[in-house]
Amino acid sequence: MSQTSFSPSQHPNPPVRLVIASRESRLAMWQAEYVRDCLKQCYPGCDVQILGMTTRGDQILDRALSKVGGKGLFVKELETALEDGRADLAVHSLKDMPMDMPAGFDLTCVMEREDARDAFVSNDYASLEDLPQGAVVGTSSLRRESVLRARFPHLVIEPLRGNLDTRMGKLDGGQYQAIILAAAGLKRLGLGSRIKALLPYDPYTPAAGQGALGIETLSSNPHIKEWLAPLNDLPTLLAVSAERMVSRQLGGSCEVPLAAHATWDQDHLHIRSFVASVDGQASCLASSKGPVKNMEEAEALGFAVAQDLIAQGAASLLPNGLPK
Ligand SMILES: NCc1[nH]cc(CCC(=O)O)c1CC(=O)O
Repeated sequence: MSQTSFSPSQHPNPPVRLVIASRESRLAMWQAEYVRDCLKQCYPGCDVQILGMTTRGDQILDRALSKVGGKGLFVKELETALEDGRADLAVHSLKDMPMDMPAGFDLTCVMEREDARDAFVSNDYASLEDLPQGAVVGTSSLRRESVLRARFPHLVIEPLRGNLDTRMGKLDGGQYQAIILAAAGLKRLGLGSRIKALLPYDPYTPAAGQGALGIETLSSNPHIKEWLAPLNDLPTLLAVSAERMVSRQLGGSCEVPLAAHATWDQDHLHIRSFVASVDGQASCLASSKGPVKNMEEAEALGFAVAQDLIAQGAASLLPNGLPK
């Protein structure tokens, strides 16, 4: 992904100045700088600035994300900056963006995806299978917790919050024998060498949108869609659209273990998804594969997988039932 290069755009009316709103964590700043560099390649004459800001999600570190309001927690302040005209675009990890954008905002652009897998990180062990009885594994996600509890009942799963550097610090401090993180974040921050094992999509299916960058803009901004168009990656957009459709149909939130991941096999999109209980004892699993050429077909594939999960009784695993 960091390899991607863009040719200068031939846009008749290129941007003169663009401001990118970003969270201030090292990962968020890396992502904003990456988008800035891509925009500079497309529009060499444009002054591209980054406006760093702190969100509620960054401030609340003592409680599990599932308990404090989940998605949206990391995006609200950035949206206010767009509304106030202090910024033109906001860069997010797509995984952290709500399935339904708030009125007046669009998910305008999805960039080429990094490695979407979860990663096993440890200083003493090479893989999950090597961990002894009672070893403490840190993860902040109920999805990861559910798979771990189902497969490794002898391990102790403990919450792990904070930005990437904080989490790595807690591992190195000896609080955990191993931690599970998204590989994408580690690779972006140059921490790829700390990954001991990349977890396979089956059974460690990632969250919808994991590894992809999303760019949010105001629906009322007249030019921004065209200006950001070169940054869109269609194969990624179609894959994450299928994933996000599953999550949308099931009312996905941080409160329920929900996984959805789609990969390409030539012109066929293959999607795999599960909903489970946190203890891993109950789960519904569905997958589907079909030719996909456009958004409608991508969303139809995701919709079909969601219906399959619902037919299997997924609603009983959702704390609030199915969305209306
Ligand atoms: N939920 C937090 C979050 N949002 C995006 C990433 C990683 C990068 C990505 O998936 O794009 C992470 C950290 C993690 O899950 O370990």
